Amino acid sequence: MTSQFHPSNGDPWPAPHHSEPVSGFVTVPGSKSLTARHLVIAALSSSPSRLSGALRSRDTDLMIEALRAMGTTIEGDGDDLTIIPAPLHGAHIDVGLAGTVFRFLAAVAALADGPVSFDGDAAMYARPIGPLLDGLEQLGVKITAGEGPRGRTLPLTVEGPASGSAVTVDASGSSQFVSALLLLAPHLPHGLTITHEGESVPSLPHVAMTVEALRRAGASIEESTDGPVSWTVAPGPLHPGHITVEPDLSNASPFLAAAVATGGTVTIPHWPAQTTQAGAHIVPILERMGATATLSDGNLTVTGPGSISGIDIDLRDAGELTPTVAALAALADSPSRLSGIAHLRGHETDRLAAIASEVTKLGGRCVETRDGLFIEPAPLHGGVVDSYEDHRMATFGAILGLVVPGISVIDIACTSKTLPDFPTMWEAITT
Ligand SMILES: O=C(O)C1=C[C@@H](OP(=O)(O)O)[C@@H](O)[C@H](O)C1
Ligand SMILES: C=C(OP(=O)(O)O)C(=O)O
Repeated sequence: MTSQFHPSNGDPWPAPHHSEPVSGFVTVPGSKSLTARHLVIAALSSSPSRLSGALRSRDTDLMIEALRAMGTTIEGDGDDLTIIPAPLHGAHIDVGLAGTVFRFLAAVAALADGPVSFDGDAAMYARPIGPLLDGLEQLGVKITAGEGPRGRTLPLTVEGPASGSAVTVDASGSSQFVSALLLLAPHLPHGLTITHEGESVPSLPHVAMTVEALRRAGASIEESTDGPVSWTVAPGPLHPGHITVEPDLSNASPFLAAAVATGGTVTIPHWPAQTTQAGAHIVPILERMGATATLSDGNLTVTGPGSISGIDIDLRDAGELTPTVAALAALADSPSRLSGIAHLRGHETDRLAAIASEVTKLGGRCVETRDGLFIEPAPLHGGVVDSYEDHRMATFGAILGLVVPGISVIDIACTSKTLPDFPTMWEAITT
């Protein structure tokens, strides 16, 4: 799957400006996070399984290639995949800029019969993984790693086997450290108890998503919040069967924000009534910013207000939504405080610095706080928004460009990380 948009068509990309309210019906492809988990669970299962509605994008294709390189057969080149597990062997893995591939497979590599080496994009060298590597070492896994600005990093080699049944990890930098160990856990001879020690774990819905996906495949998992938070996973075979992936609700958020920014209406079909996706938090957030939302027969419809209200919100559980919420906050008529998101400094880019810098560049008022952003109303003007190779910074620029004339976005093609057709889909509702 490739984007319809190629940098040779013009970079920076002139963000569509829409002076009228947008109106659109947007079908969003499968969830990156669910696709990643179901692929890993299927590759480690005891029977073949099928994944329908899988996301095909740079991150998920890197996951597919990595699992294939370790011995898994994955058939199908669209969004319907058959996964035939086999014992894993040593391989070299390109993690790109995909946190899920980097963290999940660093843990899974401990099950391979041979060393697994990892490398990735230059920007990945700045993303944290040290606490997960410490945890794997507690299980006797051999690690060799480079040294980066946030501790141990790429290039990395992981060599199992893993032994032992308990690990303590500081997952305050990324929930993916816990998810990675959970995915490994059922395949260890005695299972695993994972205990978190440190400041609070961000993105907890993503941990719940891992637990739910494993339980659906037959894993037995107990969570304890009595004292330090921990998860105990029993050893045992997994049989995922046939899974259908929900649409990616975080990727839906810029389209819903388009309705809010312009006072228009956008409908997203197949919106799940219940989900572990943190992206679902966007609905109450947009309502607090003045939008109205209805869910009927799986169609989520959001209608924007005449003017956007600022918001004071802890986004620790749904940090992925920060660039979308920050773009709307920069267009709001009252101040906004986004907190609980210090860990975004270790995302695809330092998202707090990136947002503050780009809003300021466009004439807005946005400063970093210890754990987030403070944004005040100010008139914005046109300019070139840097995406910092970060798909969500690119969509942040697109949202602002809808209402502020003269905005263009550098490297809109980086949206291929999780939504290869973003430019085409955006142009469909805005032109
Ligand atoms: O497990 C996952 O699929 C994810 C977990 C979260 O990571 P952090 O806990 O590092 O924020 C989220 O931000 C990321 O986009 C996807
Ligand atoms: C943080 C994100 O990605 P990753 O899975 O690479 O951590 C994201 O998509 O917002």
